[in-house]
Amino acid sequence: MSGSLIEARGLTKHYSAFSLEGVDLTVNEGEVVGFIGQNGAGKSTTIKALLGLFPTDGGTSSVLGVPSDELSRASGAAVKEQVGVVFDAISLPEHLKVADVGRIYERTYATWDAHRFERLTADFGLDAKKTVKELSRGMGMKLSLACALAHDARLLILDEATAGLDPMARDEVLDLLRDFVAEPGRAILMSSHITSDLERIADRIVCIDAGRIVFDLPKDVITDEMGIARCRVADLEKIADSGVVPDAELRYLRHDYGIDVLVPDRFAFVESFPEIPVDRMTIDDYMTLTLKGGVR
Ligand SMILES: Nc1ncnc2c1ncn2[C@@H]1O[C@H](COP(=O)(O)OP(=O)(O)OP(=O)(O)O)[C@@H](O)[C@H]1O
Repeated sequence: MSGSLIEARGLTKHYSAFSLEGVDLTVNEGEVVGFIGQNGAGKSTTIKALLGLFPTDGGTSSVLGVPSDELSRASGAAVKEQVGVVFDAISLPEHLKVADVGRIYERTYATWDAHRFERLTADFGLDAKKTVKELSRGMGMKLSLACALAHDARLLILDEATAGLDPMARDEVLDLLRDFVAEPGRAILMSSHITSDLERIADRIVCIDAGRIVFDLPKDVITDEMGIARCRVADLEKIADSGVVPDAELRYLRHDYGIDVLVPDRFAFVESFPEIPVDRMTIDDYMTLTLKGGVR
């Protein structure tokens, strides 16, 4: 197997009112890939397709070198052991106690580490005697994460896994994820609307919109190189005429108070236009400018 733990090419799935339209997605060893997009853009559908949870209508995909459609068969069991999956809703029977969950997974996974599970649940402040039904949404997410991290997986696939967590718990989880991916041969694919988390942990950001990948960029290119120029209306023409921002890349958003312009290289921009304020680009800004911005 090459250095990629997830590989999708031209992944297509048609529902009556939505289609995944030829999704390409790669997650390499050592990488944390943040998967972003608006509600209904196709993030969960892509993740479920990768995991072989339904038949697709075109394209190919594999997880740890095994075709996705084999993952749901008996032959895919050994690979599934190496994948920790967390969806945004807990998928455990409500009557189970936290401690019972550990005992059940001990029988399910050959690589289950009972001590690690106990330590994780204790660190997360989960009461071993509580039932799944008694857990808050955030506690349920913590339990799912503890399960995903306790069976020596090589790959974590997290779909909105930090959505219900408070800022301190998210800090704790990001630390665990950093430790996880620091071990050789591992990677994480995580969808999230909390892009500030991705700014802290992701190596690459992939954005999907209406079932199509619209960008796939190293995070540092967005947050360290790009900028957002806060312009007056007249500045836009000045910037366009200067050629400092190539025409094809000149995206902007009009506001009542002025125009935000996407700047691919904010350091070069400041040299040419020292009078125009430029802020660092955030992932949210870049997504908004890409999806909603005008092009000259
Ligand atoms: N089983 C299904 N049958 C029909 N349509 C579906 C099915 N599952 C998902 N969809 C549709 O596919 C589209 C994409 O949904 P998906 O859950 O992948 O979006 P998402 O990007 O994960 O959104 P969110 O950020 O809200 O979780 C939506 O329009 C949804 O209604």
